[in-house]
Amino acid sequence: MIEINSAFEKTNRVVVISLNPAIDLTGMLDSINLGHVNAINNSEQHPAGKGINVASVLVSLGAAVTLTGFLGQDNANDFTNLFNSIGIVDDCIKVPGSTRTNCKLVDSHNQVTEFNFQGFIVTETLIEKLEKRVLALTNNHDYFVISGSVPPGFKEMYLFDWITKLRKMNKRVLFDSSKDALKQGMQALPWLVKPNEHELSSYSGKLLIHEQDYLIAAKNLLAQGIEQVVISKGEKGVLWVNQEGILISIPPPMNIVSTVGAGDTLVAGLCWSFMQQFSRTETLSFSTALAALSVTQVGVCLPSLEEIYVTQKSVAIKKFDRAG
Ligand SMILES: Nc1ncnc2c1ncn2[C@@H]1O[C@H](COP(=O)(O)OP(=O)(O)O)[C@@H](O)[C@H]1O
Ligand SMILES: O=P(O)(O)OC[C@H]1O[C@](O)(COP(=O)(O)O)[C@@H](O)[C@@H]1O
Repeated sequence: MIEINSAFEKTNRVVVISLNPAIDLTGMLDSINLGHVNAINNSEQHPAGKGINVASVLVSLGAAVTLTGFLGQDNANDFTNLFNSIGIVDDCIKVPGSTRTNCKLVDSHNQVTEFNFQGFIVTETLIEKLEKRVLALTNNHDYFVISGSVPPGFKEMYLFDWITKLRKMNKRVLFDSSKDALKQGMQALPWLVKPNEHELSSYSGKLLIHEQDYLIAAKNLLAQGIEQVVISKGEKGVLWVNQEGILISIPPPMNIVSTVGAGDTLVAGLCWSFMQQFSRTETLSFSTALAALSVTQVGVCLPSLEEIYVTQKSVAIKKFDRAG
C-alpha cells in the first residue's frame, strides 16, 4: 500500500539523476541543405543533457543539488569543471568511454534540427551501483528529478523499479523522458511528469491536436495516480493539470536564439517552486518565465531573480477550478 503524505517541508535539497548526459554542439547556419555541404556560421559547445541542464538551473536558483547518474570517463573533465565552478555536488559514476556529443543546428528561422546520439554503454553492475547511490540519497532528500533518455544497456524496466521504490518511500519524483523510458517510468506513477506535445502524443498512441485532446490525456494520467501533469507546448506555453484544477500559462514573445534546453529549464523552475512552496499561480508564472528566458540564448541560461521577475509579469495565466 502506497502512503500519500502532503506534509512536505520547504527545502532547497534535491537529487538530479542524469542517465545519458551529452555535450551539446550547436551550429548556426542560414539553412540546412540535405545531401549537400552546409557551412556553419558560428558554433558553441557545452556540457548538457537533460539532467545536467536541470541541475545547472536549480543551482543558479539557490538549490543544493546532488547530481548522480553516469558520466563517460574519457571526457568527464568537461563536466566536472562545470560542476566545480557552479557548485553541483558530483555523485556520478564514471563509465568506460566518452559521454556522447549531440549536434543541434539552428537555421535563420530559429528552427532547430537535433541529432541526438546513443551514448556510452552501461552494464548491469554499473546500474546496480547507481541504484544503491540513489537509494542512499533518500536518507536526506525528498525531491528527485529523473530527466532524459537512457543509454544503451539500461533497461527501461529499471525506471519503473526505481520510481516505484522512491514513491513507496514517499519521495516526490519529477520525471521527464521520452519513448519507452517515458512509458515505463509513467507506469510507476511519478509525482510529476512533463511531456512536451510530441512526447504526449507518442505516449498516448494518437495525434493530440486540440486543447481538449491534451486535457483528456492529462486527466487520464491524473486518474491513474500521477499528481502533477505538466504539458509543455513550446511558444504556446504550459498546460498544468492537478486535482486542484487546470492552469494554462502563455509566455510573452521572446527573441529566440535556440529553444534547446527550454523543457529542462521548465522542469527546474517547477521543481524549485515546489521546493520553495510557491502558490500554484506563482509556480507556473515563475517556471514559464524562466523557460522563456532560456530561449534567448544557446543552452540553459542562469538569469538573475530580477530578470525572472520582470519576465514573470508578462506571463499570462488562465485558471479553471477543478480538473473534473
Ligand atoms: N519560443 C518560445 N517563447 C517563449 N517560451 C518558450 C518558447 N519555446 C519554449 N518556451 C517555454 O519553454 C517551455 C518548454 O518548451 P518545449 O519546447 O515545450 O519543451 P521541450 O524542450 O521539452 O520540447 C514551454 O512550455 C514554454 O513555456
Ligand atoms: O535525453 P535525451 O532525450 O537524449 O535528450 C538530450 C538532449 O536534450 C537536451 O537536454 C535539451 O532538452 P530540452 O530541449 O527538452 O530541454 C539537450 O541538452 C540534450 O542534447
